[in-house]
Amino acid sequence: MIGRLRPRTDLRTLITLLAVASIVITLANALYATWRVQRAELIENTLENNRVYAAKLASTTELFFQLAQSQLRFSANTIGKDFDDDALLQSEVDRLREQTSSFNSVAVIDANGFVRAISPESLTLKGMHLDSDSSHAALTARAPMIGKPSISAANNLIVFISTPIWSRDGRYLGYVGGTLYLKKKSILNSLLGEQYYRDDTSLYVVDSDNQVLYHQNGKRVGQTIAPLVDDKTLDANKNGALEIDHLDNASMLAGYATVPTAGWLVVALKPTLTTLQPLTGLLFNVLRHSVPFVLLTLLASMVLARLIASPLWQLARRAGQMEEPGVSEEIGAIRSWYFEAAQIKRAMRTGILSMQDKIGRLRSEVQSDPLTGLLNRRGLSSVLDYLLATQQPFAILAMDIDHFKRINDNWGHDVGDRVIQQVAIELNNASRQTDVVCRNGGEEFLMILPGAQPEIARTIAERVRQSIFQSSIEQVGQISISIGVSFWQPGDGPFGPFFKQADDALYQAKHAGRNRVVIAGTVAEPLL
Ligand SMILES: Nc1nc2c(ncn2[C@@H]2O[C@H](COP(=O)(O)OP(=O)(O)OP(=O)(O)O)[C@@H](O)[C@H]2O)c(=O)[nH]1
Repeated sequence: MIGRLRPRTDLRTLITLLAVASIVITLANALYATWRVQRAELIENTLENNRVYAAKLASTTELFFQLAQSQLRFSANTIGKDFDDDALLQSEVDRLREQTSSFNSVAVIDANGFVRAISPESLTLKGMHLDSDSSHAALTARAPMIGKPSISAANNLIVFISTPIWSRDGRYLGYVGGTLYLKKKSILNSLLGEQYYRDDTSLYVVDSDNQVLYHQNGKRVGQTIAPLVDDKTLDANKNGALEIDHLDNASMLAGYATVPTAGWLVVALKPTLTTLQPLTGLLFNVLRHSVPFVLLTLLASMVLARLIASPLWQLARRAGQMEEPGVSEEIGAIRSWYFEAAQIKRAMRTGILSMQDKIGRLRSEVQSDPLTGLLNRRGLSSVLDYLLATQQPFAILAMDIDHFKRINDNWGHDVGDRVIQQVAIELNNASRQTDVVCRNGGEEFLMILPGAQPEIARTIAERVRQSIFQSSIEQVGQISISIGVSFWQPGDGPFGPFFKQADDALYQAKHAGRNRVVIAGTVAEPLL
C-alpha cells in the first residue's frame, strides 16, 4: 500500500502542470465568457434591429394607407359634386391610378354596387355589379375603410381601399375604391420588397387572419401561417421582438410591428445561425490574439515554477545522499532564495552534521580497542582493504607479551591491563607515522608497516622489541615481547596466509626462548 503511495512525480513537474492547467482553464474561461457576452449582444442587437426595422416599415405602410385614403377622399369630394358626369368619374379614376401610382386599379361604385367608372378600362367591369365582400362591406360601412385582402375575380390577391362619396346635400352616392395587387407589382410590394434582403434578413406581412400578404418567397403569398404572437400581446405592444423556433424549423430572431389602419403585422426575420456566424471569427480572433500572451505567460510561469521548485528539488535529491562525503557542502551551494527552502536547507545541513558526527563516533568506537585506543581487528580490516585497493607491499609484525599470564597471576588483572596499555604506548612510539598498530586481542598485537622492505621491517621490529624490553613498568618492572615478521607483495594473493606466516614466526620466537624477532621463512636466532 505504502509502495503505491510513493510519489513518482517531482515538484517541478507538478508546479509546471499546475501553471499550464490554470492558464488553459483561464483561457477557456475567457473564451467562454467572451462567447456568452458576444452571443447575448449579437442576439439582442439583431432583435432590436429587426424590431426597429419592422416598426419603420409598418409606419411607412401606415403612412401609405393614410395617403391613399386622403387621395381617395379628394377624388370622392370632386366626384360628389357631379356624380352623373361619367367623363368626370372616368378622368378621376384614371388620374388616381396613373398620377398617384398608389393603386393597381381604381373604380367608382354607385350606392347599388354597380361600377360607374374603372381604370384601367381594360378590366371591362364598367356597368357590372360588384359582388365582392369588400364591396358589400364598403357599401354597408359608408366610411373610409381598408378591406380584408381577398382573391379578386381575376384571381389576384388584392387589398381594397375605399372612401364613401357624398353629394353636396349629404346623400350617399357610393364609394371610390382603389385596389392593390399583392402578388403582382404594386406600390406596396415595391415599398416592402426593395428594402431589405441584405445579411439574410427577410420580411413578411400578414393580415389579422395571419394570411400572408407579402413574402420574400412569392409562393407563400395568400397562404395562412401560424401566428407569431398572440392577439393579447399584439394589443399590448404595437411592436416587439422575440426568438422563435417554429418557423421552417430553424431558430429565428424576429422583430414585429403592427400597421394600425389595416390591422396588418410586419415581421422582420433573421436566422439565429446567421446572426451568430461572426462569433466563430470573433472567437478565432480572440484566440489568435491571446496565443502570444498565453505562450508568454506559460513560459513565464514555467520559469517561475522552475525557480520555485528548483531549491526544493535539489534539496530532495541530496536528501537521498546524506551519508556521502561533501554532501553538506553541496547542500550549502544550493540557492535557496525563499524562506521555506532556506529553512529546510538549514535543517538538512544541521542534520547532516550531527548525523556525520554520530556516524564518525560510532565508526571510531567500532574500530578501536577501548583499553588501548589502538585499532581493533575491524579497524585493521579497513586498513587492509585500503592496502589491497592501492596494492601497496607491507610487512606484518605479530607480537605477543611474554609470560603475561604470570603478570596477571602475580599482580592481578588490573596491573595486567596497565601493562597492555603501556606496551601499546611503546608500540606507538616505536612505529613510523604511516605504520598501523592494532591490538589483536588479549596480549597480542599486530603492526602493519606499509612499503617496508624486509631489512627495514626487521629493524623496526627489533627497535620495538628493545624499547619494550628496556622500559621498566611500575610494579612489574622489566617485560619482553616476541615478534614474528612476514611480508606481502602485490601479486601474492590473499592476505590470510601471510598473517599465518607471521603467527608461525611468532610461535618460533616463543619456542626459541622469547624476547626475540623471527622473520618468517628463517630459523630463529639466539638472542644476542
Ligand atoms: N589483564 C589482562 N589479561 C588478559 C587479557 N587478555 C588475556 N589476558 C590473559 O593473558 C594470559 C595469556 O596467557 P598465555 O596465552 O597462556 O601465555 P603467556 O602467559 O603470555 O605466555 P607466553 O605467551 O607463552 O609467553 C591469560 O592469562 C589471559 O587471561 C586482558 O585484556 N587483560
